[in-house]
Amino acid sequence: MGAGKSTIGRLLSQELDREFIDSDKVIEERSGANIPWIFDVEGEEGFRDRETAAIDELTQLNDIILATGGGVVLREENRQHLKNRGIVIYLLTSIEQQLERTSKDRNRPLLQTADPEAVLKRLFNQRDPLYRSCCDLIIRTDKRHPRAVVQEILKQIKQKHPDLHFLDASHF
Ligand SMILES: Nc1ncnc2c1ncn2[C@@H]1O[C@H](COP(=O)(O)OP(=O)(O)O)[C@@H](O)[C@H]1O
Ligand SMILES: O=C(O)C1=C[C@@H](OP(=O)(O)O)[C@@H](O)[C@H](O)C1
Ligand SMILES: [Mg+2]
Repeated sequence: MGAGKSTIGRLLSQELDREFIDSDKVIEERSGANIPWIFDVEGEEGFRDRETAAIDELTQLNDIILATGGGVVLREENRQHLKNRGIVIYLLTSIEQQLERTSKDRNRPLLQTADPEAVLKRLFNQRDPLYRSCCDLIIRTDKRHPRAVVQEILKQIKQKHPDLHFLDASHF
């Protein structure tokens, strides 16, 4: 949370002229409710079930940039779909930056607690190895402007996948 998935994903999609999809937005549209409501009424597991269904469907689309919610890696099924069907970019960010970036909005139920820093630390310890197990690239996003993060992603993907010709069309 606060790593910049939704922000960077949108910018990357513009750079590559691809459709951008944010799985959290799809979940909200499908359920007709916002994420805090889903967590409140259906619990985290209810949200995760909706997330797994959305990820299975969205990872079958071609030529899109997909931003997920931060907890997507918790389920093995999601990790497999992401890994097998796309290029996965792990945006790695310090807890300090996550806290700063998430402090303004109240849309993240897991952080609506007296000690969001402790929650972010716990989630990082649980999730960091899971992200590492399914990602192609790790990109640090602290103290970097979103546009600089996008350029770094493009540079590293190009190095790693020189066969991906759609990258040649972008301006970097
Ligand atoms: N590299 C960055 N530098 C500064 N602010 C950022 C950066 N990336 C994202 N932000 C800001 O942090 C907040 C959370 O970003 P968001 O894209 O919603 O993260 P995520 O989807 O990973 O939770 C937003 O207000 C966004 O503008
Ligand atoms: O980390 C998480 O478990 C979550 C992250 C959120 O998305 P962002 O990572 O885009 O904030 C959203 O999916 C939900 O609040 C749960
Ligand atoms: Mg997001």
